[in-house]
Amino acid sequence: MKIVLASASPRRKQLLETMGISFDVIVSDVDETIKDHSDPESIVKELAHRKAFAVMDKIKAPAIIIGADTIVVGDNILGKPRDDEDAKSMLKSLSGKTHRVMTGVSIIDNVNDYRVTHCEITKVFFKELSMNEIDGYIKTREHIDKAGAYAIQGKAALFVKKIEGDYNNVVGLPIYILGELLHKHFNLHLF
Ligand SMILES: Cc1cn([C@H]2C[C@H](O)[C@@H](COP(=O)(O)OP(=O)(O)OP(=O)(O)O)O2)c(=O)[nH]c1=O
Repeated sequence: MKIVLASASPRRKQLLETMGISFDVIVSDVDETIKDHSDPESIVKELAHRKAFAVMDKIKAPAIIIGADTIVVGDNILGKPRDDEDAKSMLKSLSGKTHRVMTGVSIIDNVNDYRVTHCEITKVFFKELSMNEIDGYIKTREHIDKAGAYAIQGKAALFVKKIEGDYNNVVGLPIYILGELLHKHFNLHLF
């Protein structure tokens, strides 16, 4: 059975490669606007599902399609920063506090239309950030295209005191739970 990753994220592609399975990447444009009053878990699950579902339409062959979406939940729900100012205010809001990184994962089997959706949560504990650290971080340009305006896999590792949960989930794909779901629900043998 063909496996398709419905994501343009190079991080997700790299993480899925660590599972040692072969897969194709097919991306589709989806509308990522959401209702303001939705709870964060429903938002990431809905967006992950939209991404997988949009790609399902493009595939004729039998396939398992995987979509994902990551947000950072602190005082507010944070997606990707619009610009440098937005990134700075996101980092200020995360400074000295604990936030949750949520990744929604949606898996669809297009043969029988069987679907599984999951939201994985990792707690991230940030140190208190000085203006010098925030400005210096923005100069690295790492914040671009990252939920919450930081990359734990990059220099922002210097801001993270500890985490609780799956590290890979913060980077964009919760490999442990994805493996469990593919095995249990889609009978995929990873070993
Ligand atoms: C918090 C955090 C997020 N991120 C990334 C993971 C995601 O790629 C990105 C959140 O954006 P998403 O909208 O989840 O995904 P994407 O637009 O990159 O890819 P696609 O929609 O095509 O699947 O933030 C990191 O790389 N490191 C981090 O520490």
